[in-house]
Amino acid sequence: MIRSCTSYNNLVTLRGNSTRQSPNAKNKVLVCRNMSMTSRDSFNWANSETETASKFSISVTPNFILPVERRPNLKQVSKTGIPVIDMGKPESATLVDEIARASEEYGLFRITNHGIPQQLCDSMLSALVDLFHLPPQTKSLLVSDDQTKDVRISNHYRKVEDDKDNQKGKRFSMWSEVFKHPWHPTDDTFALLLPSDPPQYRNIVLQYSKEMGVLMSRLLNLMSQGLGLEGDYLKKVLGDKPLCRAQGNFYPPCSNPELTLGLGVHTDRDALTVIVPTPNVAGLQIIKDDKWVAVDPVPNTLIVNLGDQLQILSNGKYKSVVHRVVTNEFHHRASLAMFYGPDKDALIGPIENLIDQQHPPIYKHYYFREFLEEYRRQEGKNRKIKEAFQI
Ligand SMILES: O=C(O)CCC(=O)C(=O)O
Ligand SMILES: [Fe+2]
Repeated sequence: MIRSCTSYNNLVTLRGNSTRQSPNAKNKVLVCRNMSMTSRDSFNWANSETETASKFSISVTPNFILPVERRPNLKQVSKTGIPVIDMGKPESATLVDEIARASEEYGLFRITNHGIPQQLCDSMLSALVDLFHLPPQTKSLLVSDDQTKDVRISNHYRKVEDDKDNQKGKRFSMWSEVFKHPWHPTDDTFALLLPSDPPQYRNIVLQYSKEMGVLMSRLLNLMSQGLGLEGDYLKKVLGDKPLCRAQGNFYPPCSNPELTLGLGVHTDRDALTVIVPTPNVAGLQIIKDDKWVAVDPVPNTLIVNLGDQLQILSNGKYKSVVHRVVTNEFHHRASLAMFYGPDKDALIGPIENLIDQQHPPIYKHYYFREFLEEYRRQEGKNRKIKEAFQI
């Protein structure tokens, strides 16, 4: 069960790094209710009349407070320019080079003129936000921490991994809720699994998925060429039945972003991720040259993020970027990440043409379902899955 916070006595007020019992617990109830879920009592952002810092006050509940060594240290985040690539220009060596360079150096880039109508991106994001604002009774039907369910709202968490202060195994939650579901670029049957509320969600995600399929094929083609391979190489290796998952993320305003994370430090498990985020609200950060760098929002762009499978297939040439999402004191942020992963039966490993004496294979070959098993084994940890397949 996802940790419930219906016991309001658990509320604490945070001042810097210290905690004390709230003198005004009643006013904090909304915060507590909003940030806790059980299968019957889901988050309820809709009840918050305004999203101001005062409304969300200076309270978070104890299990959202990260252990000191996991806090984001926001003063140490730089703003070096993440690449913005114009996909509107005709297919050319320059475009292939730009994408290859960004994939090698950053593992993440933004794209403009990507072909998905801006209005559709906006509608997609607003349908997602509507879903997170559904009345609690409706939303609670979707809440579940059952990992085998394909469609569900849940709350990511991590466990304390060391023995310090007898805390080993204790869970701490991310300051967000996530809505996961399958998607597919051509087979519409996944829509039958989706909730009928909000009413427009199914339709919009169907349209968005078709456009996303085209965009991802194009990106994979350009990335293949960037590795010196035939354009259709990567898509073929990933297989005929790619694992297509979507994850909608909702990060409410948080009174103390120094103590929380919207999503913990991770790399994406699949091959390719394309994200549409709320414009004008920062949150996503990546590691570049061992330093955290903010991926500041640029209107009308999508974010392309390379996942573990592309790092492994390219034998480490392309990077699966390490990233996290920090919270914002004043504004909510939402994002929809569309993941494209291999067929479960696809054989993944460094591509033969990329291996020579100077570039020996770094990873073993495996069936993608074995990678998924390892992913599940590392649930709650700061996952190191690629490492398990390293030679
Ligand atoms: O919210 C974002 O910008 C990133 C989301 C993300 O990293 C994910 O869903 O895996
Ligand atoms: Fe991610």
